Amino acid sequence: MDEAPEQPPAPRIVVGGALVHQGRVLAARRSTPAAVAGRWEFPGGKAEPGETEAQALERELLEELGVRARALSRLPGAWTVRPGLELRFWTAELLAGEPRPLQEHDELRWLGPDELDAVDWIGHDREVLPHVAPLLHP
Ligand SMILES: Nc1nc2c([nH]c(=O)n2[C@H]2C[C@H](O)[C@@H](COP(=O)(O)OP(=O)(O)OP(=O)(O)O)O2)c(=O)[nH]1
Repeated sequence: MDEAPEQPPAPRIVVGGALVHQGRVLAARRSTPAAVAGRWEFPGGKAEPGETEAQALERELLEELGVRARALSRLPGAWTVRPGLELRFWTAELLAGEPRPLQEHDELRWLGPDELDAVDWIGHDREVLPHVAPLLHP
């Protein structure tokens, strides 16, 4: 029997959510871990085995921010956070609740189209901003 060619293991996926509401997008400042503390990101986290990316994002937004949200569509691009961990971004809409920094974050800001440069984004997140800006309005 032929041996199957070695396949690299599928990476674990981290989903960051561009939560858009009333023309603005939510940015969250991380409080942990030290490597990214103080920098801004799109809230989200790692997908658990068996979860879709959309399910993972909706669960993480509930855990981290206390809101119900719906994942809408994936944005272009993918980034390797570290070997075996791939970061992707989705857009999401707010269904219910007011976001609060319950875990991992110590500050939240809603940013309009002219404010996207106002915070110190994690580098990967900065690269997806050109796809987020057209979703916002003054
Ligand atoms: N959630 C999130 N993580 C990001 C973004 N950009 C970025 O480089 N990362 C990095 C930071 C972390 O090293 C990794 C995601 O880990 P995480 O701590 O959010 O995942 P998680 O909530 O599932 O937490 P855990 O399993 O570590 O407890 O990806 C982003 O926009 N959102």
